[in-house]
Amino acid sequence: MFKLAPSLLSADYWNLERAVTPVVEAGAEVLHIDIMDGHFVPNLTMGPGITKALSGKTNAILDVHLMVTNPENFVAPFAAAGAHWISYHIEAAIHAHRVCQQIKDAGCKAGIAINPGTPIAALEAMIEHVDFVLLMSVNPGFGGQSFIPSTFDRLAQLGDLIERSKNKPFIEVDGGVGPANIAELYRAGVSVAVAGSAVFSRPDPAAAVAQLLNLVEATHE
Ligand SMILES: O=C(CO)[C@H](O)[C@H](O)COP(=O)(O)O
Ligand SMILES: [Co+2]
Repeated sequence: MFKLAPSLLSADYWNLERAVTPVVEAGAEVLHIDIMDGHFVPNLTMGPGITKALSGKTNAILDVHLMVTNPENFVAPFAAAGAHWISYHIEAAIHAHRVCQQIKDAGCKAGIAINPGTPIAALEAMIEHVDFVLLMSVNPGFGGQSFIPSTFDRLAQLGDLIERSKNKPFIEVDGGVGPANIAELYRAGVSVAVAGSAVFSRPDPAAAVAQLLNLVEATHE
């Protein structure tokens, strides 16, 4: 089942409740929460307090994307804050297997994120262990960037890797997703699509969610 994950990165922080409620009511089942440390990526966002503020207030899955060095230091705080899914970068994890285990031990789904410039083969050792792969379709750090077209080749490579694996992680794609590419991404094997500016920078975010979900639904007709 396909899920849309609006990214809070582009939401109105002045009133998160007013930003989040309509998009969840419009059918977004996941809320994507981008955590940036100013070190792994050249930007700063939010700590566990925002995840905690959302926890228990919405039925949506809280999907924490850690763009931080030393991800092992941040699993416990975000799990305690109410995260359901936690992803960390293969480029940032010295002990990638240990971090995956920490996330699972904390009761969350574990995802491995990968930058556009990192070969898909870097995931080989972890594909048997993770619940999902977060395939970056922009260079992480900022919302509102353009989708990198070679993501489709990378999706095909990732599909092959998963095909050869006993474990079957689902694929989430993140960055530059919108009406122009969401249906094609779904057809290419994406189960969860993150959309920040294509939802929250639109005049009517709930209508944007409905439109994106309809485009995926239309692929079944
Ligand atoms: O991880 C991210 C950036 O590092 C964001 O999730 C992503 O960029 C979403 O924003 P947009 O849909 O506007 O590209
Ligand atoms: Co993200």
